[in-house]
Amino acid sequence: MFDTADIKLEEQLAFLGVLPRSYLLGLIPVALYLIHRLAFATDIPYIKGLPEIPGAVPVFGHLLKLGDDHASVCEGWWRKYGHSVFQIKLGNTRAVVVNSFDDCKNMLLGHQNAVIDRPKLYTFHGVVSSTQGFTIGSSPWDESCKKKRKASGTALGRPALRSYHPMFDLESYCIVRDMYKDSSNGAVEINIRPYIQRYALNTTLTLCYGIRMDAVYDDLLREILHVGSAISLLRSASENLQDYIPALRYLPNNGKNALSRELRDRRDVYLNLLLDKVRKMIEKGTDKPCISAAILKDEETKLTGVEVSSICLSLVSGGFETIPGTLTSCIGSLSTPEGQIWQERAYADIKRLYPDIREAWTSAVREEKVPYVNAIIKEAGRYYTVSSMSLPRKTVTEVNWNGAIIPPKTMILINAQAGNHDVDHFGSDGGKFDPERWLKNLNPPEESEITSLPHLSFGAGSRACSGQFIASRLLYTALIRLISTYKIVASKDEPPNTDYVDYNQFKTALVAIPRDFKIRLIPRDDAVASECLAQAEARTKEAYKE
Ligand code: HEM
Repeated sequence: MFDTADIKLEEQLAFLGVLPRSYLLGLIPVALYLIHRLAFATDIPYIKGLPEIPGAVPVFGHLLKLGDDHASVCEGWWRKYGHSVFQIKLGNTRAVVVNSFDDCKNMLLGHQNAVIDRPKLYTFHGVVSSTQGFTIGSSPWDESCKKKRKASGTALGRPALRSYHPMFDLESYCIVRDMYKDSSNGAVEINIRPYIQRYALNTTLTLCYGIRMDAVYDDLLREILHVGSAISLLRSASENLQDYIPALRYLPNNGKNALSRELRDRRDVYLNLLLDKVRKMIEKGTDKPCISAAILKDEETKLTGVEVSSICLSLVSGGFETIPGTLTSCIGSLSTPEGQIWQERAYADIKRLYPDIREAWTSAVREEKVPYVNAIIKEAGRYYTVSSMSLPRKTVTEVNWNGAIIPPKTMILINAQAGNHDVDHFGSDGGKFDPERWLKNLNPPEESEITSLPHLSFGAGSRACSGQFIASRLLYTALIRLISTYKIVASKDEPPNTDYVDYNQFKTALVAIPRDFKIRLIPRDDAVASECLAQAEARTKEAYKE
């Protein structure tokens, strides 16, 4: 339909002899059709046989309906429409969303070769990653990614863990040392997240550069954490409409691009500084064994400078939010009134295996033997799905999904949060934090045998998390040392939020950032704790002496 003003214009044009009137009238439906096609066009056409969620609007598709919390909205659509696997439109990008535990597992393991790729996004890949290369978790599957994944696999695999015992010892000792100091041994309530952030970051900085920061509020450490978190927001679909609606990229004064460039430049500064420090240490012969020194010294290496930066960046960014997100929230659940029971059972189990707590402290860096603590770690991983939509995948070949053919180059979104709380898989209490679901016996605690994927938080298959062994060890060592030193009690004024969706203050970020809360520490045995701390200090001084 057009109004009189349009007719006048069209008559004027006809009068001027630009175009005949009937010709112009004929063009209108064509133009409308083209606009309609353009507004609804997607990179991959509609996939026959796979339900599409109703209500896509022109240009945006389902983006606006998805809001800030994609995982919960998609979980709601699964339950409302009764399809665990469906297609949606993120602006011009068609995506297949997988929700139930069994379907996520089947997509990641049953089709692992087909879903080995990762999509490239305009803001993250085009602007943020233009200088240091893509992290492994955001690299498309190509020769360079294979080499990077192999190198990180060697650095993070089970056999490598043995050489990191002194580091686990030092970093977990520093958590308890500083919590002891800052809480005046339990007199003052504290927020534990900063200690755990330093723990995670120092671990990966040591692995990559042989460098660590001792102070919880060290300037460089806080800069790395701040920039890293801000970049994690730039990977979110809801924050970056320009990734899916290309026209938005060309808006004047594009704030997103300016922010991306600013963060990229700030990140370049500290990554170059770290690498320069390693170069100087190599020159002086004072370098510590670490990934970048090994690669910088090895002339035979097949990795380029950008690949080395990318590996280090992958490890630093892989751990610095996932570990604090999981461990902080886990301690939040343990600090609740219900959590007191789990803590006491965990403490009893530690004492059963290590009657001398000093022995529990020393063995925590090398073995994960306490069943109750292992159960807590599995439950924390499952319940607090810190990467709720996992990392996006892309198909390289067709996937035949119950007769529907998902073509190559289709974005696949794994709703790990939905799968991890799927009542059909985990039982009617799937929405509850309960470490004991992983135990077949309580007296004494005995872990259930797990023959397949326990939960979806580390992903699965060809692009599963490379850091999962080191992540488990970090969680284990810290928990053994904390639970055996203190009873952890939630603050009355600032208690934790233990809802598996709402504990996260930034639902748009790629990795959850738990809401702040405080805990009170009640020392279990001061004399033993002092001895454990003194012994750890002596051991780490010896291991790290120049
Ligand atoms: C609780 C801790 C952690 C969680 C929950 C976690 C979660 C994840 C998830 C969901 C993925 C994507 C998996 C997939 O697509 O199937 C991933 C990939 C990855 N993670 Fe982790 N992660 C954790 C710790 C770490 C640590 C400590 C490191 C390194 C030091 C690390 C390094 C990586 C790397 C390199 C990838 C990319 C793998 C690839 O694309 O080939 N992660 N992680």
